[in-house]
Amino acid sequence: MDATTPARSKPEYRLDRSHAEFVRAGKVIPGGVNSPARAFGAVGGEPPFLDRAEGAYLYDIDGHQYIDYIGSWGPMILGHCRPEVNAAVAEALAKSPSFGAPTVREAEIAEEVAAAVPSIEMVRFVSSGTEAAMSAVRLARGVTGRDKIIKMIGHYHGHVDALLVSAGSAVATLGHPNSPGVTPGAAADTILVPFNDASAVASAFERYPGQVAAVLLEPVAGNMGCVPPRPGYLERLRELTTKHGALLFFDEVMTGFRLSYGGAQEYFGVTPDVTCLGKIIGGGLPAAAYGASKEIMSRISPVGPIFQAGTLSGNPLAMAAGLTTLRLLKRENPYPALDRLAERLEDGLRRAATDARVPHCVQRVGSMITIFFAEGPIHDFDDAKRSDTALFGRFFWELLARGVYFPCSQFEAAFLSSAHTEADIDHTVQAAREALLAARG
Ligand SMILES: Cc1ncc(COP(=O)(O)O)c(C=O)c1O
Ligand SMILES: NCC(=O)CCC(=O)O
Repeated sequence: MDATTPARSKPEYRLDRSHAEFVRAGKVIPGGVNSPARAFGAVGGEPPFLDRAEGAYLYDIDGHQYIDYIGSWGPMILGHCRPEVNAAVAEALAKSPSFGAPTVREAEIAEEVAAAVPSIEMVRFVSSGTEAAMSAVRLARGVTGRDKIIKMIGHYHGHVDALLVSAGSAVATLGHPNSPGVTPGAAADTILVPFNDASAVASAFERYPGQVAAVLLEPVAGNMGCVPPRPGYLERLRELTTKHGALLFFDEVMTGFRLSYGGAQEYFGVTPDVTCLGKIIGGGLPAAAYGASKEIMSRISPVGPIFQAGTLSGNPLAMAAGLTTLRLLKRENPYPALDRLAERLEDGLRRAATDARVPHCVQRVGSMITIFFAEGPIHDFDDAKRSDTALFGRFFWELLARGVYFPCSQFEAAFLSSAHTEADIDHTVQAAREALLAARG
């Protein structure tokens, strides 16, 4: 098909049962969802309600099947319902969903993480990426005795008060990027700089001498769409933080175990002081973690004075799912195949958008990918915001109607899993061709 081929009319696609459930949910849950990213606010309309998933496919309650590019927003790198992961969870469940006391598997997974992630000698498990980021900020402040955190505009670290200023992901699509309820005091020590601009970080250090505890970033941004670091940028941040006695803090909730087994720090060869992990580390169950050297982590309670705790931290089901997922990733090393598959998608999307004569820029690192509807390259949030988000919304719906479930916002990365096949990618590219022609009008 070329750009002159008439757009195929949208296939019949109805979400009647989902609509009824959405209305019902909206009466008892704000917006009908337990996380705003799911509400389709950025693309309009109402979300399909999902029933089950297997491998690379999602199934909704209206009987549609979709190729999944959300992967539960990152965790499902092995695809849904890997038998080994499900079996490990079932086995753990039979012993008890939770003890609130130490279990053997916690040390096993901590050993696995410490062996995999270059910056981590010790690790503390929590239940969400938000909790990991919040705890690690406290750690950075406690260790350095300094208050200020340098944060990148458009990066998202969960809904931590101090980090919710100029955040990406759903925050970027809601029209109130600095949430009511965050006190000026909570955000007063957050210094905002554009991503990919090392000189802005250097200037911030000059402006606040001896006051900066940490420079915090997603080493590859995923929450403003996929935006890689410029060559040399991470290295420069490493130099600047070392020079100024601040900690370099990578939020690898998204990139950890995704770009490589050792995360972005292994992928780019730049080792931070503090690392947050989430998503994949819980294998689809609620687990996240933060880690650093023994020296830094020894400041955490009960060894040190910096307090952090959690009733369900290190939960047996989450540890079983996480440990099994990590061991499968280590054994199977899906990363080269994921990269090839994602490259096939990247090339296909680029060709489809070029043929449709739609201004675009496809950006990818490993199995994280975004098609921006703007001329590229996209280096920071200002660049990303130039995208035609209305076109993205139409494209998203045209894809969904053709059985392809992309993230429901321009400011999110799509993820591939080892369950995706070349046939899935080719189907997706064909759907994207048709969707682009229909969406561009
Ligand atoms: C980079 C990053 N950090 C932190 C978070 C927060 O994690 P959670 O949603 O588990 O709280 C997310 C995703 O939501 C993320 O992408
Ligand atoms: N990239 C954004 C997320 O992963 C958040 C998902 C959510 O809060 O539902």
